[in-house]
Amino acid sequence: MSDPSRPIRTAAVIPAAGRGVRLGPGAPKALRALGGTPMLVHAVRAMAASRAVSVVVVVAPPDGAAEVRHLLNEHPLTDRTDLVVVPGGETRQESVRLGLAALPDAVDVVLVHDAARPLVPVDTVDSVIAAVRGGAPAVVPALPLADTVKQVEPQPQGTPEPVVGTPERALLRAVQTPQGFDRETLLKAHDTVVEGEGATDDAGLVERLGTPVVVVPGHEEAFKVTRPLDLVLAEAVLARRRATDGYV
Ligand SMILES: Nc1ccn([C@@H]2O[C@H](COP(=O)(O)OP(=O)(O)OP(=O)(O)O)[C@@H](O)[C@H]2O)c(=O)n1
Ligand SMILES: C[C@](O)(CO)[C@H](O)COP(=O)(O)O
Repeated sequence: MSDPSRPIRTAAVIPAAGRGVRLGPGAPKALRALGGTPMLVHAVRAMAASRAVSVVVVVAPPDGAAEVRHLLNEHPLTDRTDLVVVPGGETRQESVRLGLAALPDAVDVVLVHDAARPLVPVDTVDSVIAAVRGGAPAVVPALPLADTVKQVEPQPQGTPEPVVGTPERALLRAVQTPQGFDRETLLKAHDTVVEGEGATDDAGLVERLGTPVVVVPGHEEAFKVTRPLDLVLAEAVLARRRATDGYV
């Protein structure tokens, strides 16, 4: 149990209720092993590695909250971090909303971090928190793109897609997590923007309120494990960390 006199101000919500369809058949993605340890455990540790984070809310698969609680009990955090587990929903947006409902009252800064980004470095987490604490209501870590991006007119599978535009690459950023928010801003965004309006991240909901969102530098190792090749890369990064940094 953590120290009850310690102020609770920054929390991380980790949506982990996805199935991982693009990764292929198997357990829910967050529960699949990375270096012998569930991906979710790495993601929880990555948030708890920040000294600012005092609460982590894990959003488990809808019927898997008890299993996830048990799993996380087997991988305890330090005393400075409280852990809450709640069941998730059918979509990422719904899962995040359910996680936000479990936040303690004293929290004023909220990070939302994909369980599918297990290797985000603590410096990235801390820089997002610092930008929110510095006054930005919504902060996203992001990287410039390596590929050129085309906008297309979608067609049925197998039919070539006509290109309708090429956005200027230098103006684009690939957005990662943790995304950081002033609590009230994020709650308002989730209360206001209805599912299905096309937002694929939490900052996208905030943008729809007309509230400014700013970008801070992301990190290559904060990539999302989405497809099988991502898991190969994640295993390699983890093996290197274990060999050189004493990482567990
Ligand atoms: N109903 C959902 C769907 C997704 N997520 C979480 O949102 C994060 C980003 O989603 P993504 O990488 O797309 O995960 P999946 O939805 O599991 O992947 P897929 O689309 O391949 O099934 C993941 O940590 C995932 O567990 C969630 O909590 N609840
Ligand atoms: C939130 C996110 O990771 C930012 O890049 C991304 O939008 C999640 O998308 P997904 O399709 O739910 O993986």
